[in-house]
Amino acid sequence: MTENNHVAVFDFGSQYTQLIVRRVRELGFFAKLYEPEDIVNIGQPGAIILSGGPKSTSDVDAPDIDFEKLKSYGVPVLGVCYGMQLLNIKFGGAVKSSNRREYGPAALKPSSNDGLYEGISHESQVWMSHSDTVSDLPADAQVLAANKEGTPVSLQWGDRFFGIQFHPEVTHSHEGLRILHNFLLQANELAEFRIEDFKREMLDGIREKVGDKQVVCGVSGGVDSTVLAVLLKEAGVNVRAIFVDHGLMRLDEGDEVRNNFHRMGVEIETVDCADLFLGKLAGVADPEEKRKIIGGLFIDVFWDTVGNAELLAQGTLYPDVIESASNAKSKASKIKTHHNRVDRILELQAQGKVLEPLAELFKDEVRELGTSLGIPADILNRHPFPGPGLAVRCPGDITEKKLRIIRECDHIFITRLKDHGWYDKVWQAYAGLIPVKTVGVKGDERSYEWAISLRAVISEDAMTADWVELPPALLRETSNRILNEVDGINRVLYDISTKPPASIEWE
Ligand SMILES: Nc1ncnc2c1ncn2[C@@H]1O[C@H](COP(=O)(O)OP(=O)(O)OP(=O)(O)O)[C@@H](O)[C@H]1O
Repeated sequence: MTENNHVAVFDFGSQYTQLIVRRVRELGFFAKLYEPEDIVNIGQPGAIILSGGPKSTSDVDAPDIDFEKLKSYGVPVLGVCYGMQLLNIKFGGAVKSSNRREYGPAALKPSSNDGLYEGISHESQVWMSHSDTVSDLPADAQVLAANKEGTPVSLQWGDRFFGIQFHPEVTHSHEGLRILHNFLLQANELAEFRIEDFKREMLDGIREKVGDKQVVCGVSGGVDSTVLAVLLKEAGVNVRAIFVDHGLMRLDEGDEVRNNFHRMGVEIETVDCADLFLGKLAGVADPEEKRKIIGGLFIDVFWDTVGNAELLAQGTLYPDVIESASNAKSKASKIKTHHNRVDRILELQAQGKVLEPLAELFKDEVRELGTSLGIPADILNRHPFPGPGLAVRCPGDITEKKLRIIRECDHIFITRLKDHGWYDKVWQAYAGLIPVKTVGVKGDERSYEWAISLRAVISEDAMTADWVELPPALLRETSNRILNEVDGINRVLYDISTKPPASIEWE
């Protein structure tokens, strides 16, 4: 994708940096994320944003940026939080360290109603997350906005350097998107972000790279691999799509996946290996152990089926690329190894045999691409489903009986959500087993059976999540049906935990 006049976002380590890129794209402009040391290698940007970060500018290892180079691009620059403090120092001002952290909503009072604050309320809620604050301001700095106490929280230096202490990219900053847009309007020219242009470039890129070779891709039924497979088909290349059924799928899921691909005119091969997976998992109760077994077997089965792939296509998305890069950099904080970065794939990558056409897109953009490829909405709006499947919803050892119970309860819950018009309002929902027996009464007889937990959450990016206040009538109907129809369950619970501290899935 051309980089002329794009928005270059520099990452100083804030947990919100990816969101800045997403928001700029939502506003219709092309944005990319860079490490500060990449500043010499970004083509000609149209505007630059410096993100927030966890460090203090006074730390010995505080991240820095080549200021002369930054100025040399001659384009508007916005410093967010740490980015603003860094700019203030570069312009000759100072930053005061503090141990007191300001975290949460705050009132912003713009001093005028133009430029960055055009159309913004005279008191606007913004989201703060910082300890240090700018103290001495350089002579030519202008205060654009202050907080309720009168402390400067937005500055301008010269005519094209801006700073904001708050985070415009999070939704808790009610007019944050508008402020970001106002900043982008300061640029002379910006590259637009249009999914149709992306699609054209992706299709050309795929045809050029693939030629008449055969491409193999794994399809899970999830959004990313589905869009990828349809994109490859649209490019007219020779593609082999493989679905591995590990026996940990939901009720009739294999049929549903095959049927969905059939509807889209894409042929898929199923590898049925439920016995292999369930055999190796028998008696294993430790969550990490279970994940390792599933991950390892999955790769083995997939590679055995693939044979000597000429080209392997993966539905790697932009957040995976960013996370892998930052994992590689900060070796200490490796969160997880993506299974699209295992050794065999890295080998193929070194030989130029890996195709990752979606690697510049975020999830919602992949959905938009899917729509433009004609993929039906019900497929694109499927809730995320974890790679290890029902294993992560089945604490303790996995048995056929437990899987049957989870499948039946999950099916009842999901169909109730659909019937009541709630499925599309929820990010993810499922039934998970609580393998603890409690006493109940069924048909005048004592029962001593397990409990099932229902979970429904909303989330923007799966990093945080909140439970959904489902209507009592829906919950009651689901509970009644489960208790009447599912053998082995005498208690239904609704999970009201947020993430953090809980996770979305159980294991
Ligand atoms: N059961 C499966 N059969 C074949 N390939 C799979 C299967 N599960 C996962 N994959 C492959 O591994 C990739 C990563 O799987 P993961 O579970 O992390 O899902 P994902 O990245 O959210 O993608 P998707 O939305 O396509 O499921 C998928 O995009 C797909 O190519």
